[in-house]
Amino acid sequence: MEKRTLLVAEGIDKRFGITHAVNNVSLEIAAGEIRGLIGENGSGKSTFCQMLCGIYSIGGGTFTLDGEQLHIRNQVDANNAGISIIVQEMGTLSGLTVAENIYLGHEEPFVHMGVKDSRAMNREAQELLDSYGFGRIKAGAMIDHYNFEDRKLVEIVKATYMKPKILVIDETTTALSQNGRLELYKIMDAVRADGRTVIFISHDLGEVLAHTDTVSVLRDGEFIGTVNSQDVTEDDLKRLMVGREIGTAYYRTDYGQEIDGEAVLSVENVTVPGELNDISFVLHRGEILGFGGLSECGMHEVGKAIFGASWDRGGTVRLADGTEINDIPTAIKHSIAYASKDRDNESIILNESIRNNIVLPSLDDLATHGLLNGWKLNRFADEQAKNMQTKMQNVGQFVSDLSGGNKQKVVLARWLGKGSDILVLDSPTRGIDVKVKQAIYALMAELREQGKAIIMISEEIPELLGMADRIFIMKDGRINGEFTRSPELGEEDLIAKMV
Ligand SMILES: Nc1ncnc2c1ncn2[C@@H]1O[C@H](COP(=O)(O)OP(=O)(O)OP(=O)(O)O)[C@@H](O)[C@H]1O
Repeated sequence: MEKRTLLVAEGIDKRFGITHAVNNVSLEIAAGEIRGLIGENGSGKSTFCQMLCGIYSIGGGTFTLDGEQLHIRNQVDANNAGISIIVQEMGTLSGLTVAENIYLGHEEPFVHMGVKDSRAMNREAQELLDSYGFGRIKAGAMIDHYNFEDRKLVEIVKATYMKPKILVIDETTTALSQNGRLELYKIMDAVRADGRTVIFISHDLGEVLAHTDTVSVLRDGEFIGTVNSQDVTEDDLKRLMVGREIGTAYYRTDYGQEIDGEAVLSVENVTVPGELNDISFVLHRGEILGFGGLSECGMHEVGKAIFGASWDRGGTVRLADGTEINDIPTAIKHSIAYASKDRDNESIILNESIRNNIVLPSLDDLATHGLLNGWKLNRFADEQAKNMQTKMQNVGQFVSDLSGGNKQKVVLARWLGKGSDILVLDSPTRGIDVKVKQAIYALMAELREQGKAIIMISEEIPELLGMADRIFIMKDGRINGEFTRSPELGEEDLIAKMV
């Protein structure tokens, strides 16, 4: 049976200064369809969806929903028209409770004669959270109390409880661990079964093919086409995104190499209350050490603990020369790099230029007799940003204006430029497109060959299997399994230690 058309986009267009972010895009989406939206970093996916959802004004063209032209001025208008979004970055507001975030802009049912009934709001929000299986999140608690993933779960509730006609999910899965992802896929399937529609943005092409009916491709802001998910392969999608064949090299292909470099870092009996429980391990020169696990397993805290960024940490983190790392300045001074999973809050200064973000940890090295030369800083930042293939106007552009994947490239450019000996990379390829992912993996392999030591914390099991020399799987704040790189090692081996 022919499906009913739900959304028609006609000539949708948006410019930011000289950047033509979305260029005359026309497409249609049916009711009861899960539509993937793919394209390289900066190809216009988020901008297109954010116009639909009232976050950006529409530069040109029209959206028609169920036969009626939309006139959306803001996100509340979009919600009222039946359109919700789970954004790529942090989509909840600090300083508010979980319940206040869920009902933001829709508080009327809880306001009586000008007074908000917080108890009723909390009660209903808790019922919602429980019904989604997220009961461990407390409606009355401040949102700041929760980590990035839990805040995403709150956002999922917020975006879906009103049963929108169109649910946009912008690069959300990389913020979630395996179990969170399964919950999200279930929600997507339920939306489709209900005759409603999902627009699903992801750089994980396997995931896109497995969970969508159709896929639309954008390239440099232009609409390239829509394909049926069952008729295409990942390679077909890559070709459509990039416009040409891209090489097949991806993860490391070497196996059986002994790690014989000396120890560069030892972590002894590290404990962080409620997060880590007596963690000990040694990191070697020329080693990629992977950490994996489910949400709340503690792996993200390991990265913070090594960088001296944990609150109330016990135990020791010691470099080969005996230096103890207990705070961030000491970590940076001794050539430790750290890219956090919570990019916008912990890894980047959004209201600063790309240049200032990249040079930050390298200022001492770039100064001549204590003086900084602007031209030299520009050149350094430009070189590092271009090495990471950052899509930008120039290094003076604010990081807040970059697409999600390009922000991540700036984070990596900063630490790779610093030439750190120990790199702690939490979710390094989060939001990064396939082409640049390939380049990052090649770079990690090269750094390893140069004798650098890398800790890679990742929710992506194939990435752990493909890149790490050793893998630690964490559970309940402890190391629950240790594996050595091997072609025989499979996803199920790691998962068995996670659950
Ligand atoms: N507020 C803004 N000001 C200036 N330029 C912007 C702004 N928002 C986005 N852009 C630019 O528009 C282009 C498209 O960005 P967009 O975020 O839509 O890409 P994307 O396809 O979602 O990328 P990613 O996969 O990295 O999330 C990029 O070149 C980006 O730098």
